[in-house]
Amino acid sequence: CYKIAQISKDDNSQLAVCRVLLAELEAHKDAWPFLTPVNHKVILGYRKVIKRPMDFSTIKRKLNNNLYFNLDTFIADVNLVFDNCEKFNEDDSDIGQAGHNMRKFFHELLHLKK
Ligand SMILES: Cc1nnc(-c2cnn(C)c2N)n1CCCn1ccnc1
Repeated sequence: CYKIAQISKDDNSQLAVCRVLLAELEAHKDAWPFLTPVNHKVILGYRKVIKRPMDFSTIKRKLNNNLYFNLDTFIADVNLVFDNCEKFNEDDSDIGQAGHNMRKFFHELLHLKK
């Protein structure tokens, strides 16, 4: 796999790396539970249990509105998606398994690009 250039200090190239990482997450076969916000009006208990909901479409909007200070604040929101999933779903459920697979995939992406 290719190696993204060393993350340079300027925000633009860090933001470009975030866009590439998000595109790769969205393209993954197991991304389907995370593409849009969980509908807490339909999923009983979600709003009570999950204090900070997050999903890939919200991350994309925040990226486009320049709401990530650097790569680390972007990574924190991606990890929040998977932490919420683990909190609300059994490990052996379809969604729980998708969350574990996506977290592993993201971790490998980050290590490839360092
Ligand atoms: C993400 C995520 N975490 N829990 C759920 C969920 C949705 N319904 N139920 C019963 C859950 N535990 N989700 C969102 C999964 C989004 N989804 C569900 C069917 N197609 C997309």
